[in-house]
Amino acid sequence: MARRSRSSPSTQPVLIPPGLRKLPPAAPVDAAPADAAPTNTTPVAPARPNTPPDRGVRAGRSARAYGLSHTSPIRRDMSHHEYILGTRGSALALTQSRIAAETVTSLYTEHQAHHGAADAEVVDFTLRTVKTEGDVLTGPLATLGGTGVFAAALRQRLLDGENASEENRVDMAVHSLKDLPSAPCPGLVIAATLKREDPRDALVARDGLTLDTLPEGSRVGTGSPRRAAQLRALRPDLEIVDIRGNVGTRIGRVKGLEEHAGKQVVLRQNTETSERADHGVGTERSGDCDAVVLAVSGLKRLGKEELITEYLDPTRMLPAPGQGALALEVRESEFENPDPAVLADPEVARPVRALGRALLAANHHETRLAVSAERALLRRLEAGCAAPIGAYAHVVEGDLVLSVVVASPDGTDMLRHTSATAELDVPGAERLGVRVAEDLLQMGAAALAGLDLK
Ligand SMILES: NCc1[nH]cc(CCC(=O)O)c1CC(=O)O
Repeated sequence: MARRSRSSPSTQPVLIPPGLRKLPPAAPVDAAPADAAPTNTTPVAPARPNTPPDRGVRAGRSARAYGLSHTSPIRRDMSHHEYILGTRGSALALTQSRIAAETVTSLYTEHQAHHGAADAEVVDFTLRTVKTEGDVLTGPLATLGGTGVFAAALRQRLLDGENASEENRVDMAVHSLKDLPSAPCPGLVIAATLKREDPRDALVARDGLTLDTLPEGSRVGTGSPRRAAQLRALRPDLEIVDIRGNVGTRIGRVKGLEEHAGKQVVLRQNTETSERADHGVGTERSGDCDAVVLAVSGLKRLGKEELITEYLDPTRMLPAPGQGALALEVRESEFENPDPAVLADPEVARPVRALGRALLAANHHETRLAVSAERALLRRLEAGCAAPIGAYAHVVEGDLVLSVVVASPDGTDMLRHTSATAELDVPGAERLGVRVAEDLLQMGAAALAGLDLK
């Protein structure tokens, strides 16, 4: 694991495959005094006025905040590597991209300090917004069907990136793992999975209400068949309202929380057509629900955790596979051996430049194991993020434990299954996911959930 002697920047070009642009030499060092160092945003794109301070970032500081760029005299053996991070434009996507950028920068700095690297590298990211199809499509989330609408355009830019012009180049993309199709994308690889944020779903209800105290017949908004089915199983009397839109829009559906929808509420009142183009489904109105269900992770990252009126434990509501985890995706040409099974080992994966080295240092192994099991399950069931399937894996006392629920869309029927493995590597985690999927298929999961298995 330890990378004691890394090639110095001057020898790196040897490792860079043809087609990969050689990086410029170390960027000019910011002359600002160390005590004026910002806690975030530089050189990551400036924070937007409505974006909250970063929370949940372990050591969420740029290398500059560590004083690395300011040490005087400047170390001549330190190289600075700047990459372009492609992101969607939603508040959640921007926040997640910023968190990921800062986490990679700081964890790589820590990693090198820990291993006493003499030839320290600083890896920094600049955000570049890419408009994606999922942001303009309308219609209920469940019928958008094919997973990956949000990721497709971003991935295309990443794939094009090697040959793209300077203005269009993208070197990395940050995805919510739960929105990412479970099949691998040829040419790309998830080089790091960041430490998982709280994986649970949350109830955001009016007047502090919980699942137990919501009055009979309450209207609860969600666009997710998985959440709808589990809600119906817990509270058959609830009226489930199909909603979509970004996190703010969805919070704004709760009576009393209309202002969280932000400017979109105004848009909706003034122009019927823009409303439909932006927010899809039918006759949606803000404040028309008693509660909505959202991921704790997204609410936390957006600084809206205090709106949560109840945390829904996985024993009651299993989250979506991958929920709470961020996937950092790059071209597979960043590694000499990009096989996902060996990405945990830098000596075997052999990153070709600083980006790959930094990502391997930022990877969180337990999270990688958990989401490998959850996504292998999903893949074996040939189900996407719109399927009524909840799954959660985590390491308990040296075992990776995977719990799954497969529901009928109306929530009247459920299959539950839990199994574990002691093999704490990616292939072992994937085998667990496949085994649990096959057990569930034996139990009749395909007919129950309306899965379309070949
Ligand atoms: N489908 C939208 C989406 N994709 C990822 C998250 C939450 C962030 C995460 O899973 O880490 C959300 C919002 C939500 O479901 O409430």
